[in-house]
Amino acid sequence: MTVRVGVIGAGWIGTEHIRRLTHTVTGARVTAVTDLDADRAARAAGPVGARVLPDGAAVVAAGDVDAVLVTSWGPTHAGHVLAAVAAGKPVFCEKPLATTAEDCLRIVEAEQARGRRLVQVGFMRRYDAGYRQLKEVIDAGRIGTPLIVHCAHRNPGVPDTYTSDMAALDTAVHEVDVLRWLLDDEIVSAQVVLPRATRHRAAHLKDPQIMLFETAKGVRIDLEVFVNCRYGYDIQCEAVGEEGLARLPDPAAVAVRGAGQHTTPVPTDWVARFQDAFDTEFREWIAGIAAGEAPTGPSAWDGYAATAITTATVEALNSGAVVTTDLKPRPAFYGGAA
Ligand SMILES: NC(=O)C1=CN([C@@H]2O[C@H](COP(=O)(O)OP(=O)(O)OC[C@H]3O[C@@H](n4cnc5c(N)ncnc54)[C@H](O)[C@@H]3O)[C@@H](O)[C@H]2O)C=CC1
Ligand SMILES: O=C1[C@@H](O)[C@H](O)[C@@H](O)[C@H](O)[C@H]1O
Repeated sequence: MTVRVGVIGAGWIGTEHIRRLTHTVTGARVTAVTDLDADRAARAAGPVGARVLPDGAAVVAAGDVDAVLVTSWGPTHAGHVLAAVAAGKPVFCEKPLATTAEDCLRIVEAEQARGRRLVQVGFMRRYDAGYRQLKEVIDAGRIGTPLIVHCAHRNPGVPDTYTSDMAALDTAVHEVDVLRWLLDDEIVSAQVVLPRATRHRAAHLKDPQIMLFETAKGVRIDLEVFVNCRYGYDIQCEAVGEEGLARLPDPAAVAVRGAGQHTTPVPTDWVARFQDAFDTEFREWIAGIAAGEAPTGPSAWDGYAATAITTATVEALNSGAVVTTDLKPRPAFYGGAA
C-alpha cells in the first residue's frame, strides 16, 4: 500500500520532509500541499506531482490523503492536529504539538475519545542511532542506576527573531523529550541560571543559558543551551550512573591528520546532524501506517509533557526560581505512570 500524505506548511522543514517522503522513504507519496503562501505551496507541490489545496482543512478532508503532516508554525499546530484526529487520520506534527499545555491536553482528550493513537510528534532524536545506542546501554544496566546527565545543545547562530524563551520552547524541547525517553522518567522541576553572556548574541537575547532539571527518580540534569556558539551544531549528552558513564557518540566522520593536526568536522546545522534520524523517523511512521498499526513514536502525551516542561522552564528563566512542572498523571491510554 502507498500511504498518501497531505502536507500543511511548505517552509523549511516541510520542504525537507516532502523531499524525504518522495525520494528516501518507500511506500509514501505526497498528494496534497497547502501553505499560507500559495506560491511556496506550488513550488513544493509541483516537482512531486501533488495538488495545491487552499488550507489545512481541505488537506485533512481530501479523499486522496491517508495521513497528514503538520509543518506549519507552532501556534497553528493544535487546530490542524485536532482536525486530523476528528477525521480519524494519522497525523505527524512537527514539534511543538501545541504552544500551550491546555491545547496539548485538548488533543490528548480528543485522541482518547477516538479510542486509538493517531498522533505522532516530531521529536526525531529518538530515531538517532547514537541516542538509541545510549538508551540500550542504560536500559541494559551497564552504567548502573543513572544519577546525573550532562548535556549541551549548541547552534552556531540564530536569527534576531529568536527570543530568550525560545531557548526552552524551541531548542531545549528536544532534550526534554529525549531525556524523558532515555531515562524512562519524568521531569518534575526546572531552574535556569545565566552565565556571562556571549558578545555574539542579539542585545535582547539571554545566551547561553544553563538549565537544571530534576526527575521524579531524583536524577539531576544540566543542559547548556548556547545558540550563538559560532563553531558548529554540537549536541552532547553524557549519563553518569552508579557503575559507569555512557556518552552520546558524535556522528561518524573521517578523521584527518595533516598540517600538524588531527581533525574531525563538526556538523553545521540540525539538518546535517539529524538527517539519518529524520529518515528513520519517517520510514517507521510510514511503515506503521501501511501495516495498519498505531504509531509507536513520541505520542500526544509526550507532546503535552514537553510543552508543559518547557513552559515551566521559561517561567524559571523569568523568575529565577525553581519551578515545578506539575504534570497531570499520565492516562493508562499512554502507558500509565513514567
Ligand atoms: N524537528 C526539528 O528539529 C525541527 C522542527 N521544526 C519545527 O517545524 C515547524 C516549521 O518550522 P520551519 O519549517 O522552520 O518554519 P518556516 O517558517 O520555514 O515554515 C513554516 C511554513 O508554514 C506556513 N504556514 C504557517 N501557518 C500555516 C497554516 N495555518 N496553514 C498553512 N501553512 C502555514 C508558512 O507560510 C511557512 O511557509 C515549527 O513548528 C518548528 O518548530 C523546525 C526546524 C527543526
Ligand atoms: O528544532 C530545531 C530548531 O527549531 C531550533 O531552533 C534549534 O535550536 C534546534 O537545534 C533544532 O533542532
